[in-house]
Amino acid sequence: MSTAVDPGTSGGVAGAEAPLLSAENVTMRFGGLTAVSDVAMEVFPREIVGLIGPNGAGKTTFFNCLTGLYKPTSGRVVLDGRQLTSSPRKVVEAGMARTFQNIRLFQNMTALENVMVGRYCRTRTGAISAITRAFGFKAEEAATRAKSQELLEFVGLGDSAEHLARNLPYGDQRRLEIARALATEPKVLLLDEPTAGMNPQETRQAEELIFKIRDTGLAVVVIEHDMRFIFNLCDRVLCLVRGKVLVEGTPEEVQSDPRVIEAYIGTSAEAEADLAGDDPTPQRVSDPTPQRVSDPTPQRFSDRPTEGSERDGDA
Ligand SMILES: Nc1ncnc2c1ncn2[C@@H]1O[C@H](COP(=O)(O)OP(=O)(O)OP(=O)(O)O)[C@@H](O)[C@H]1O
Repeated sequence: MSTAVDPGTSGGVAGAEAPLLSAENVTMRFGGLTAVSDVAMEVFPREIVGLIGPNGAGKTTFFNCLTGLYKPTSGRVVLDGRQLTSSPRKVVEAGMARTFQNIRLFQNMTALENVMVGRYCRTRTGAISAITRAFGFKAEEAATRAKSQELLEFVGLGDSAEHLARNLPYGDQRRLEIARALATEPKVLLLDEPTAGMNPQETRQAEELIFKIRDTGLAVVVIEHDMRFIFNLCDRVLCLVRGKVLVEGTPEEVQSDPRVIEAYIGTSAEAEADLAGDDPTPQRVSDPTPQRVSDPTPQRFSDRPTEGSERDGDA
């Protein structure tokens, strides 16, 4: 698969080059509710960044701010040196694509057609000309079709091109969404709960696919509740709690940070103080500052204790 950026073969290294994507002090309020509060995030080329946090932490709202679905109350988003406006179309043109928590395919179109729709933002003729079959459409349509088929093969759906989206197994529908997002030639791909509802085998395949996407040169940001998945996959993880970045660090650092554990599984007085604290400054867990350790034993928390509130968090 050819992409908008040069291929690489390994994960990105934060700090070694300029960030591809920066969110600067992004805040999003809905009336009296602050869903995202002063969140900063940098994503570097060929980096996979995870965004975790309990239900209602503000993850999807933050994605919506990044992708122009929401205009942040304050703060800004910069992609490849350009400040983004709150226009999903312009954000896609600038090089950021996403998938949603709930599958949003054109269910009565074939897999190939779904991917072709994604391509139209990069073609001269565009979707309207495709529908009206205007002059110049044919040659470009053949190229769009070929590229879309290539993308289907890339995600492992080469044999399903002519299947209606609605007839594809669940895991394949998720991969089709990723193929459609890739068709827009993004530099950064945002995935909102890509393994939600998947069985273990599909989850493993999703993990392999994301590594493969990264290896083509893209940066990837993933929201996920499956901790095993996120800690295997990511170079860096941010944990959001009540709209704020509670902890940021490597998977190992975040995984063993007592504040993260408490945010997920506990309601200790210490965690409450941290979360409601007077000093909301995000602290990198790699900081040498001594930290309280209420339970020094590194823990995995691959289960999803807060799961259960099936809700559409998408805009
Ligand atoms: N359009 C909206 N209007 C009002 N409140 C909203 C809106 N969208 C989200 N919220 C609120 O903002 C908070 C953050 O929600 P969000 O969906 O971003 O959390 P999340 O971390 O993605 O949760 P989940 O893991 O359950 O998807 C919640 O309290 C939610 O009810």
